[in-house]
Amino acid sequence: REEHITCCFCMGHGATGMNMICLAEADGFFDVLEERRRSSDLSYAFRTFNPQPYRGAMPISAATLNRMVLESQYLSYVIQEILLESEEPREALLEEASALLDEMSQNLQLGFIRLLGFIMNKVFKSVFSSIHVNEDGLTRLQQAIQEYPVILLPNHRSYMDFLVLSYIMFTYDLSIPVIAAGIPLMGMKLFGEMFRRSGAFFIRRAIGSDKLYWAVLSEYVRTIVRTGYAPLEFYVEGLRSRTLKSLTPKLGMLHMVLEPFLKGEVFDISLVPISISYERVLEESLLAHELLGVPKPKETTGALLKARTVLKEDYGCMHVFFGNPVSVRDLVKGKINCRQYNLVPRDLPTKPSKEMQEFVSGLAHMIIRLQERNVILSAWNLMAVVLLQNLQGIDLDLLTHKTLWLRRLALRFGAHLRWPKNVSDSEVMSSSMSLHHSVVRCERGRVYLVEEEGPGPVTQEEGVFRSATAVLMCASYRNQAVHVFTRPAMVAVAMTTAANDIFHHFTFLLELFSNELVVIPGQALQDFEEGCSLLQESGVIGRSDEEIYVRDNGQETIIFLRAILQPFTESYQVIVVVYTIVQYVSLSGEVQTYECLSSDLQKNVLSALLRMAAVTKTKV
Ligand SMILES: CCCCCCCCCCCCCCCC(=O)SCCNC(=O)CCNC(=O)[C@H](O)C(C)(C)COP(=O)(O)OP(=O)(O)OC[C@H]1O[C@@H](n2cnc3c(N)ncnc32)[C@H](O)[C@@H]1OP(=O)(O)O
Ligand SMILES: O=C(CO)COP(=O)(O)O
Repeated sequence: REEHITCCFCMGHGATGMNMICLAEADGFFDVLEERRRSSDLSYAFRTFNPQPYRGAMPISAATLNRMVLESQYLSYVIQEILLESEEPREALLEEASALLDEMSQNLQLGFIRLLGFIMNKVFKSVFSSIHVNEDGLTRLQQAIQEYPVILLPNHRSYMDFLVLSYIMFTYDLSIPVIAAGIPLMGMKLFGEMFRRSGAFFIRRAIGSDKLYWAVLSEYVRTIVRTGYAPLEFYVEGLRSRTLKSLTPKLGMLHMVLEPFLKGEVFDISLVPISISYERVLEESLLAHELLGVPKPKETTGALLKARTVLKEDYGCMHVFFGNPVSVRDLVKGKINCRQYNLVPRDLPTKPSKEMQEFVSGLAHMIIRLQERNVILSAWNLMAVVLLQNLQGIDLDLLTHKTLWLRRLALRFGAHLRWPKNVSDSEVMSSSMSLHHSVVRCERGRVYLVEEEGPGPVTQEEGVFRSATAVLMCASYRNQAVHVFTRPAMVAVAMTTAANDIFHHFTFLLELFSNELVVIPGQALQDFEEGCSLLQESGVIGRSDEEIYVRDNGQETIIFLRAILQPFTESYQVIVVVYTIVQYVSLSGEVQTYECLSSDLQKNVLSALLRMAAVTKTKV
């Protein structure tokens, strides 16, 4: 079925409407590339760009912005403080601050956006079949940008994320954002400067206790927000998730962007969660290798040029969902006493109170939850769930049957799914498998994971490495969907292991997996209730004042949900055994999951054990 809809964004640029692939369960999207395929790259790059900026914004240049930071009362106050602690003369500190700012600051210029627009237009049309964007989200964003300073908060899965977002903003006449970028990108010959001139500002990775750096960075960020210079984009997860699962959020930038509101410098700030999902991720194999300990290739122009072969492949479609703008003013109401900020002059540094730290942490987690909630899943994500529960291979018919069963369950649990309507289910499956030929193959009606081939005989270690790569690649696509099942799955596991104290066991699982499956701190009861009601509404469990029980026809779902968490529980068990008694025990033959080889999971286990005081950390 093809639908003809009119889109307010395309109307402005010469298109009367567009054909949209109809999505079974996720309508309201349009394909950004559709119109682009009909016009020339050059005319796209030189199109009239006329964004409506934030009403209160002063039109200022990047150089003026830097000067405002250098001349700020805040910076002179911090420099004064440092002078009291160190021997350095004031001039030297000022010079250092100026050099930091030169290193950090963006220098957004429309000419460079056009140049990158030209290049990216070509790249996107070649690698993606479509880039779907939710139309109402874009309309809301357009309004939000005019009303208040806007902070764009996307999830981070690929280098494509920030390129696509600026591309969408340019295409639909929205103010180009300035973007917090990790400093390694700055070092890329030519591209580093191109990124800076396209809005990137560079932040160091480990800032530690460098007081001057923190002062320059935070004043720079606050000045952007306070002046409404441009929408500010940053990745609250801090880096690309190698597992495609959400990462525990970083709090530093969020603290900084909220301050202008807390200090009464702006009336409100809009936070816009953005959910980006890929049918196939460009870095899929690199990410799995990194999880297995292969170092990330350095961000250099040479490496980028070498990697251009990936551009020859098909990566299917991607979705960008602009969530509802969240008003900071509304969020803060009743939670934070802003008067504490009015008691000290605005220009003086304020140490965030415990109450504030908890608020920012809760907010960052809530943003992650909103990103997850609006992620658009594909058939492949569900197929990956089934494939990982059948590592020995599965008949195609059974895979289809189980995926369709899972599709019904996922929809009942509130997932957003892209499932083309005008093709048969078996065609959907087979086109997913051919898109993911690097992960899966079908031989004589049976579907298996693909292991990388390499020259020469395979040693036992190489064999494990290849199998683990295949599993981790497939697992990353399952991970894109795992948030849909997390809470009901934890209820299912808790019901099986602790029939008498289900809630207590549920909170234990929540605590244990709180890095693995990001959860909002202090919301255990709401999470439990959500898990139970999803199961209840789906007819899987029944509930009375005294008990929670599995209904007769609910067993299949409970077994499936337990299996979803199994790779995690099993991996955690294996890692605990390895850390504690590896010298005495041979694990061969006992390991059921390759996922325990993921460095991300191992890090999460250590964090959990530390948090739960099961281990202590000593520096030696
Ligand atoms: C048409 C087509 C166009 C195409 C056009 C293309 C455009 C192309 C543009 C390219 C664009 C690239 C974009 C790439 C995308 C990324 O590179 S993503 C990576 C970079 N971005 C981010 O990381 C943003 C989020 N990160 C954060 O918020 C982090 O907190 C920060 C600010 C980076 C700091 O990182 P961190 O040092 O790891 O910090 P964190 O753990 O938050 O805090 C460390 C400590 O400092 C303390 N601290 C926090 N704030 C402060 C403060 N203000 N003062 C003193 N101490 C503080 C904390 O309390 C904490 O203390 P402890 O709890 O450890 O005791
Ligand atoms: O986020 C980054 C660029 O997108 C840089 O960090 P990672 O390469 O570690 O993800």
